[in-house]
Amino acid sequence: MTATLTYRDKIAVLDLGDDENRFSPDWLDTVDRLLDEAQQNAHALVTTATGKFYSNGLDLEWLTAHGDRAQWYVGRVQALFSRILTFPLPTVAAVVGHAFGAGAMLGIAHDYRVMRADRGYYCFPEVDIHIPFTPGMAALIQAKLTPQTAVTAMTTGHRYGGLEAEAAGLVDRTAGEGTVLDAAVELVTPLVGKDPGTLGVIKSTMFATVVESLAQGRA
Ligand SMILES: C/C=C/C(=O)SCCNC(=O)CCNC(=O)[C@H](O)C(C)(C)COP(=O)(O)OP(=O)(O)OC[C@H]1O[C@@H](n2cnc3c(N)ncnc32)[C@H](O)[C@@H]1OP(=O)(O)O
Repeated sequence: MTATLTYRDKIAVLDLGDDENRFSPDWLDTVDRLLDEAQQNAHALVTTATGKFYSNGLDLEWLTAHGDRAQWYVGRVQALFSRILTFPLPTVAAVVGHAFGAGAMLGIAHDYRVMRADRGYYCFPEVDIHIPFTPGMAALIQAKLTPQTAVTAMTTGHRYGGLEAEAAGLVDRTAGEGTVLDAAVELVTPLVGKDPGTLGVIKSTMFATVVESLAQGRA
């Protein structure tokens, strides 16, 4: 299953898929199209997934086979981060399972995160897999975490379980198995109804330097 979009009343629920939900070019196209739809029709956005992965991040298999398109690919991924970071609706990531690398960055780009308490890791493994953060990725993560949490999360590859992620401020809330999406919907419901134009400008202003950094190096 690739990404799908459903609605809970006025809240768009974007399901990233039921596999590892890696960012293949086709997956990125689908997600972009569904975000267009959500932006058009909904008053808030929740992203989630089915199964034990929120997302394992970059499609390293595709990237290895298409090394000549690496700059283009990273540009597409960073455009998605920018889009979510400044999305003109309230956004919550319902992190139902593992969020690694670019999957963890996608979660961080949302306004809020709810994570499953007892299973799954929130992790930036880049230091251990020898893929340094681009300046835009580093700026994104550092814009949302405290400086000391950013140091630990970005330089140690530590795997945070839900409760530890909540204590460190990587996520805002935790919830039990099967209730993460409900908790994310509950979190975003009171935020429904803000003017999208105003909200989009506020987020674009708040994160202008991150957006600028994420735009650098795009093919
Ligand atoms: C700039 C670059 C950006 C990029 O995006 S680069 C790409 C980044 N992505 C990656 O590197 C992918 C990394 N992903 C993986 O290595 C694996 O895909 C996972 C580790 C995420 C999942 O592997 P699995 O073997 O399917 O793991 P499990 O069965 O879900 O869990 C493994 C063990 O861990 C325990 N566990 C899970 N969550 C927790 C938790 N929160 N607290 C304590 N334990 C936990 C489980 O129970 C289990 O243990 P038990 O093997 O004994 O059953």
